[in-house]
Amino acid sequence: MTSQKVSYLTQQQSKDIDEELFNEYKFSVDQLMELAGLSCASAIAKAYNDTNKYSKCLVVVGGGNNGGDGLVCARHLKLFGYDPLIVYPKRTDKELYKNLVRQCEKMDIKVTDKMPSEPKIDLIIDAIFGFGFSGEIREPFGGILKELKQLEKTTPIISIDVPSGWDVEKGAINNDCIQPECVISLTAPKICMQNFQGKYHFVGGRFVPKALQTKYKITLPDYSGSEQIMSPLLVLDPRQPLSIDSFEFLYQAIARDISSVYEPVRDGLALLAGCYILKKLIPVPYYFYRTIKLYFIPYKINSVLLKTPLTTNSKNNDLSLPDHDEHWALINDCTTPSGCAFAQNLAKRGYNLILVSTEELQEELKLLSTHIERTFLIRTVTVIYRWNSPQQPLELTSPLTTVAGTWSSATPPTVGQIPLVSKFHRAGSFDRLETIETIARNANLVLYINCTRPFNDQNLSKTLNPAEFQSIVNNYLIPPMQLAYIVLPYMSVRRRPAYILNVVPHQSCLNSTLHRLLTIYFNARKIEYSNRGLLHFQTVYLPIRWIRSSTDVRTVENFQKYILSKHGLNENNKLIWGSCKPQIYVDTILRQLGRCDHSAGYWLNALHLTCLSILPKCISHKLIDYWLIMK
Ligand SMILES: NC(=O)C1=CN([C@@H]2O[C@H](COP(=O)(O)OP(=O)(O)OC[C@H]3O[C@@H](n4cnc5c(N)ncnc54)[C@H](O)[C@@H]3O)[C@@H](O)[C@H]2O)[C@H](O)CC1
Ligand SMILES: [K+]
Repeated sequence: MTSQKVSYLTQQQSKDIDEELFNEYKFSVDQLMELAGLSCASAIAKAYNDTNKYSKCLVVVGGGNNGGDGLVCARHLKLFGYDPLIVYPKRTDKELYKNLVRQCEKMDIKVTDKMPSEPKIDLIIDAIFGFGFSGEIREPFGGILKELKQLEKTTPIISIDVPSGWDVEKGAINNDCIQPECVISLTAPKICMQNFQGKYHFVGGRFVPKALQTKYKITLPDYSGSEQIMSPLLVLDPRQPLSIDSFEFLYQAIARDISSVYEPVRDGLALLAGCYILKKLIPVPYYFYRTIKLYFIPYKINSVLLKTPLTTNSKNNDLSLPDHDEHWALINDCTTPSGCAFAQNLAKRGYNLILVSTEELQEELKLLSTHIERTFLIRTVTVIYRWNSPQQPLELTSPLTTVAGTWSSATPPTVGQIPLVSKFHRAGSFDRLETIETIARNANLVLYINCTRPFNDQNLSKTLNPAEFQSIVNNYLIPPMQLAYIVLPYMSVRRRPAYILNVVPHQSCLNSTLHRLLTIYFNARKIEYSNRGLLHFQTVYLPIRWIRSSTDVRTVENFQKYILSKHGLNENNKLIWGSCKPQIYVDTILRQLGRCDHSAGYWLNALHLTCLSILPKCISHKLIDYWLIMK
């Protein structure tokens, strides 16, 4: 099991380790700088891998070793196909630095003293100050940082080791501080990174010998294979009682909210909690746990919400899994971006996974399973199952064997002719971002669009059989729960306003089970956060016919542009799309929609992609009003 937690270093610790590397371990500065700069370039190439979109890189270099890292990084970026330009206002009069500059110039990288006027830049690499920074910012860097702060609105800033101008421990001390989109911590993150809210955080600089790590009692990244960088886990401030993605947390939160509202549900949750504890102590057959989670709880909720008697004719679907005394987690819909994220997060923590998806996504499921097994060295079992046709028996593929140690990142596995890595890059969500964490860290505005099949509420309360109900719970409940219990609390703690609109495609969904459940959850949350006035939840009806008839929305891209322009938002606003694999998603949704008009499904899906998007620093009340007028 690999633990990905890393220690945060104080300024003094960083300096001590640095000094010891040079004095005791006899590394030379240029050796470590080369590795540091290479890590930075590798991280940039990973996060901003489209060299057509991100070509021109402005590397702003300071007078210390952080600046040296920047010079090395520029050279590697050039080799990776980027087009760097170096701004080096205060040159260091040392042989090492002169050589680094010469190497760059010899590679056709321009080195200037001043910031270019009206630059056309795709990325900014901030190599001004690292852990050596202290006191008031002295010129010319004060002026340069002000310029960077302006450029930040349109261009991503990537900071090497520490965002320049930040206190190494206290972080951004005022609103003038730059807010980089990406930081590459070297050796280990500095304490200021505990409050980092940008999109990417990497750790690089893989050069610290084990003995030094032991001496300073610090946890350093557990790099896999020959990797030079890794993404650290989101480590929350221990004073905050939240765990971002644990199932325990989810169920604790549900238990707290629901049981205060509906007594009958408490039994189910008590049983679940008991079962959970039992499962931790002794091996419990997996299907027992699953039965409770997937059948008993929904029935309990059903019986309360729909005022129908609890039915007990559930079939005993024996999963025939061997009993394990390890931790297993089941991920429903694991081929969706958030499912992938969940799977990856749990795998990182050493959970073995039962990955569930539908038969159209079998190939993806297989790829996901293999990739996760090989990356995290855990075991997976894949299950093909469609929740909304419960008569279909659970089909369990044979457990895949663990292939520890036989795979290297230089030769990614292929399925047919398709290398796994490119497949998932195209598919999006996989190793680039952990969707849930990204949303939680960045979102100011999350719109959740419920884009599954509209259903008739009358039928729901009168004729819905338990199996149908189960399908609804599985289809409708899980994504809002992720929002309600993972994304929202995290945003609240970070004092970020959240407006959740549950946009429904049909009037019959206005008072749906989902709406009622969300209302219960949000009311409970509101009490907790109401004083801050940060939380807003509303279900609104967006007619399908409008989406279908609107001429402005012929493609997903158009639609995104349309939404932005409609709300006076600049197209340059950086959007992070919640879901990155529209085509697969569209296919699935279309099939799920079944009887529905395909174009409606398509546009609903486009809407889903659009509205799960995150608009940093531009919460627009107008946007909310607009949706409400649509209603
Ligand atoms: N062990 C490692 O992790 C390694 C990290 N490396 C990189 O080195 C920097 C730290 O380098 P150092 O030279 O000690 O300090 P800085 O570059 O952060 O800054 C010194 C530089 O900045 C000037 N300065 C300081 N304060 C101010 C101020 N208030 N206003 C203006 N100028 C200021 C100072 O005069 C110097 O010129 C670390 O972060 C890593 O990026 C090594 O490359 C390898 C080992
Ligand atoms: K920096």
